[in-house]
Amino acid sequence: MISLESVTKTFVLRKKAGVLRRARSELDAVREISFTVEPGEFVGYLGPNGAGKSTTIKMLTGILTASSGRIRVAGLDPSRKRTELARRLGVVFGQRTTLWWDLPLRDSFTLIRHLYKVEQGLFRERLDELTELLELAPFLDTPVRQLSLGQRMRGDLTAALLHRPELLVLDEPTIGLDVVSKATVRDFLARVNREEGTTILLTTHDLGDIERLCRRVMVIDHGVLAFDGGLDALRATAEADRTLIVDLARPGPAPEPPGVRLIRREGPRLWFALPPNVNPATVIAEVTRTHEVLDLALREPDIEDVVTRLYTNTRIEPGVAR
Ligand SMILES: Nc1ncnc2c1ncn2[C@@H]1O[C@H](COP(=O)(O)OP(=O)(O)OP(=O)(O)O)[C@@H](O)[C@H]1O
Repeated sequence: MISLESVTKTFVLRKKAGVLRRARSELDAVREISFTVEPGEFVGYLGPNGAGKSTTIKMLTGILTASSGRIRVAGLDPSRKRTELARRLGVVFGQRTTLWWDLPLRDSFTLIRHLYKVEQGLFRERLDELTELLELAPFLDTPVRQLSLGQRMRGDLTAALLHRPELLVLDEPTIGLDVVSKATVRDFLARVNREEGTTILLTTHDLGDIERLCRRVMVIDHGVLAFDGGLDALRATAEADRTLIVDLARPGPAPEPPGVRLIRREGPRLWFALPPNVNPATVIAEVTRTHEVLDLALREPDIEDVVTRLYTNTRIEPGVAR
């Protein structure tokens, strides 16, 4: 569905360097990135501010042209076949709307129907379906400017999916949303991916989105792809510790299983840090052999810590300014 081969995007920067002179420099916002996304995948695209996420998305949707490398989306070269691609692609930017500010939501959808040349019957059917799933009925006749952020986002998602695209690209779709709206949007996206088989590429700073939705994560840092794999592999790569919580039957000397650290203690409750190379089963067997245990819990590393750790571990060739 998406294929990038060694894609680089270089921006030319001109800074004032005197009264008349301007110094010219170049910046690789994205450098030699390669990945493929198969039909039906739900992939998270993560990275700190300025990492190159938006630049990648703009190249995928044909807004920007790559400086070098090869991009194919749904078999098309996005910068050359932008109109053709638009019919097969839905895009949502959390920070700005594609809807018409002064028009009621319903009228925006009608305009979009004409834009994408969706047949009237199919349009009605699809709008009814999306209206029900996203509970849009109460504000279909409200001008977009009067909608709350959560309602507007549901409107934007509908607009992006009216023409049943095969691929949905989302740039921060849950930004600024309250907990309830976030849950609605996440449930909806999971459903669209699962039931309609829509391929989804999701850029977010909200790691809750990633944990809830994405089986695969790509991390970009300073324009370079720093990780591509599953969430578990991400945790292992960043070498974050798991936590084993043990409730002893009685307070007393703590067990000392090899390879782990006791990081906290509250009466009979103990917290151990387990490095990725330590097998929890071995630790648990050792603890229960030497002590009477009432309860045990194994906690996976917090994805937030994992990503922060990954960013700090991958300062490979920072900046890439020339
Ligand atoms: N049109 C442009 N001209 C010059 N430099 C640009 C342009 N667009 C982006 N950049 C630079 O390219 C780099 C990557 O920017 P990009 O917007 O892709 O990052 P991002 O990962 O989307 O960040 P954020 O999470 O803050 O949105 C940044 O250093 C940015 O300043």
